[in-house]
Amino acid sequence: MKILSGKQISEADKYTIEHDGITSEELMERAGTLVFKQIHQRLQGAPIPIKIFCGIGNNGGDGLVIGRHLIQHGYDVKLYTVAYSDKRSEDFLKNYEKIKDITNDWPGLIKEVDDFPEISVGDFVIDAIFGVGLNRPIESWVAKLVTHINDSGAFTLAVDIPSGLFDDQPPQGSVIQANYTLTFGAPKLVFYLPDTMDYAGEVQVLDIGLNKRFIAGIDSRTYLIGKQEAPALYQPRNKNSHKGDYGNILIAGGSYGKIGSVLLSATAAMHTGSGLCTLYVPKCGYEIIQSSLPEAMVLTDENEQKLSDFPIDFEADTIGFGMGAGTENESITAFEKLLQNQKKPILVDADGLNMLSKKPELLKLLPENSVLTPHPGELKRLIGEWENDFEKLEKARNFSKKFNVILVIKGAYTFILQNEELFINTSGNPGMATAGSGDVLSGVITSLMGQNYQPVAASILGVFIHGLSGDLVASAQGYEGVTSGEMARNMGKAFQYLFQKEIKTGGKE
Ligand SMILES: NC(=O)C1=CN([C@@H]2O[C@H](COP(=O)(O)OP(=O)(O)OC[C@H]3O[C@@H](n4cnc5c(N)ncnc54)[C@H](OP(=O)(O)O)[C@@H]3O)[C@@H](O)[C@H]2O)[C@H](O)CC1
Ligand SMILES: [K+]
Repeated sequence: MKILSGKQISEADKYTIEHDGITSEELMERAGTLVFKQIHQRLQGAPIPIKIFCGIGNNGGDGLVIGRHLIQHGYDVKLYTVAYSDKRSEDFLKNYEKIKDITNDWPGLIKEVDDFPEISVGDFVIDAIFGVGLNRPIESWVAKLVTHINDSGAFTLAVDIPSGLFDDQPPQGSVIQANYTLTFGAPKLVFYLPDTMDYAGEVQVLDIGLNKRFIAGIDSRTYLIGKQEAPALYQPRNKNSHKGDYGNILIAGGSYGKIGSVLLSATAAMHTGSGLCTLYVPKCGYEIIQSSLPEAMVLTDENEQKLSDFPIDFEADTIGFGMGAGTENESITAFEKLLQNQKKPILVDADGLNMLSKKPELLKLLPENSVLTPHPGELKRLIGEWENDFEKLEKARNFSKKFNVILVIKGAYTFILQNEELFINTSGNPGMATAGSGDVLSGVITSLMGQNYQPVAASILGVFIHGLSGDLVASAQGYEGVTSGEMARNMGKAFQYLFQKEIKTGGKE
């Protein structure tokens, strides 16, 4: 699903009105009615006091439409106009009249702090103060209303976007803390960035019938990857095939006390369908791996405890490097030897990334289209500090372009970035924040690269399947029970789920 900016959606809005014979008023009625239906489905007529805060633009207009339907269905509704300007949008005014036609309890007028209504924790608040038309910091009394709403602890539903949140830049003051956001037409980037995702709470995109052809034509290079998109990346296996068709990969890394990391990667790779998997580890890893993963072959380094060399004559379809490797100088030399003799894309993770940060001159030796899988700390060491998520994306994009690599930036939503393209993964859950989860992901992506998936497709599908396996394990054992070993062993099941129903994670929803 494409992620669009408020501006792009407004263009789609305009195009739809001009070309599909629908008025803006009808579009607002459609938007508001869809939100009403979502609320009505959940509330089922419950006598909960509903407070709707409407701005004076079309976001406010949506709030009036929602309020009208709720009133007509017998709900206990109190509407408020948050008059942060004397302007009123046309569609706001039209819907204001419609409210007056159905109730004598006209919307309360809020122009300053003294007008704020009491809000109790049992209320249901609907935030229709600002939508994507927010274009400057909100003034202080309105910011105080936002805080007043947040401090009430009332369940809050944001219409289109939490008020105070810009869709294309970091917040500049108070923002509504929504439990739920019902957004129109397309998801917005800020719903998935670490600094701002929590303002949106759970997000649902409502299709209000914006012209699909126009949207398809919008030059947006940011996509949400979910159950609709991931299956298309899967390469079915044909009957007439043999293990050679599914890649001969090399996983290189590990050091004394951290052999488990490469073992997890290799286990995940075997459960992701690799034909052959060889590990290159320090001598101390030999027995451990041979007894734990008989399916894999093992080559050992001269050194007992860490990598000090690299088997450049080993013919691998692709190499995953770095998990548990440490960053000793001998190991960096080994990495340099790998880089000097490798032309095909590789995957670099964990200490491999830290080696690149320690010795940046290695960056230019990275084969084109290699995949780097940093968590935020490793990313910082690679690209430097950032003020906010937008600057982080900018720097990461420049890094990806400069070294022609794919960045898999791990997080609550993992971002896969290649030049201007950004894919945001939506599978997974907080139970996956556990030791070895990154090693497993590296094994999955390396395996898919070895199976002839293009590196960016291997990264997108790998991240999605990795999250799916985490969801499977969490649905069986709760968030706390998720271990990376379990995830590795459930990769095959995750592939099966790729084409099946949703998984409800067993965590605290
Ligand atoms: N296609 C769709 O998705 C549809 C979206 N709808 C809803 O429309 C809003 C966007 O409505 P819009 O009227 O453009 O803007 P807002 O309602 O978000 O804001 C109202 C106006 O407020 C002014 N403004 C902006 N920032 C501030 C501020 N900090 N302080 C005071 N005033 C501010 C601005 O007007 P100016 O002329 O003053 O610049 C805004 O226009 C969208 O989010 C959806 O909810 C349609 O209802 C259905 C289709
Ligand atoms: K809003």
